[in-house]
Amino acid sequence: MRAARMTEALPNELLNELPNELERNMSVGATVWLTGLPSAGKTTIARALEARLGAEGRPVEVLDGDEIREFLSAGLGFSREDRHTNVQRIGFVAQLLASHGVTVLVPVIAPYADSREAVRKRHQASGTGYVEVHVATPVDVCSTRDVKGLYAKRAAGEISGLTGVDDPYEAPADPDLRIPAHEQNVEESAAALYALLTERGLL
Ligand SMILES: Nc1ncnc2c1ncn2[C@@H]1O[C@H](COP(=O)(O)OS(=O)(=O)O)[C@@H](OP(=O)(O)O)[C@H]1O
Ligand SMILES: Nc1ncnc2c1ncn2[C@@H]1O[C@H](COP(=O)(O)OP(=O)(O)O)[C@@H](O)[C@H]1O
Repeated sequence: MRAARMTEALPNELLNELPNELERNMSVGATVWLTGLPSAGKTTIARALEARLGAEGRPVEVLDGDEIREFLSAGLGFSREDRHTNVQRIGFVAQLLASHGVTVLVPVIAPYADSREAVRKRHQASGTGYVEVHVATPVDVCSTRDVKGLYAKRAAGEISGLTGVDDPYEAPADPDLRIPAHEQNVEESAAALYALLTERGLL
């Protein structure tokens, strides 16, 4: 009786959508951190996986590095300290979302191993799934792709402190997955990530 009264209150368009909503896949929730050099392919691979998970009706979010720096980390620069702060803020938000069943894709350089380890520990402490993915495109390929023109600016002496050129990048020693994004296409990389999440029971 009670359920009948509740549905009477819903407009027909919403009522018709209800079965679709109920059929949507649920996910366990996890953070997938894609670390790698500028122009390695982190964002492109994250967006491809987002499209696949979204098409399956799973809750998914990409925490885009540029958007985070505009809204959550406005004012931070690229010193070691600022990058660490940026990464911890992103790790905090990612863990919150992931703990509510969202697959959170984070295509952010995170050049320092201790910053990444702190994010992993935050997830472990709360029992939230976490996988570290090294998008391992070599710097010479990245500098040819040069999506934002940063390598060219560094070569012209217009900027300094570019990760992988004249600023450190501590490659993960033992990532959950290493993606050679110079040797396989975007769909293959997204599929490898999807397979890892499935294997770990995180979807
Ligand atoms: N000096 C320097 N070094 C590295 N990257 C630079 C720099 N200046 C600007 N950018 C652009 O900012 C993006 C890196 O910042 P992020 O917030 O994603 O990462 S981090 O704070 O370094 O972990 C990064 O984005 P991606 O290219 O998508 O990786 C760069 O485009
Ligand atoms: N196999 C590949 N995997 C990922 N990106 C690739 C690949 N081949 C070419 N690209 C291109 O390289 C660029 C990578 O840029 P982006 O994903 O923004 O890198 P990042 O987020 O690591 O800075 C994109 O223009 C993308 O289309």
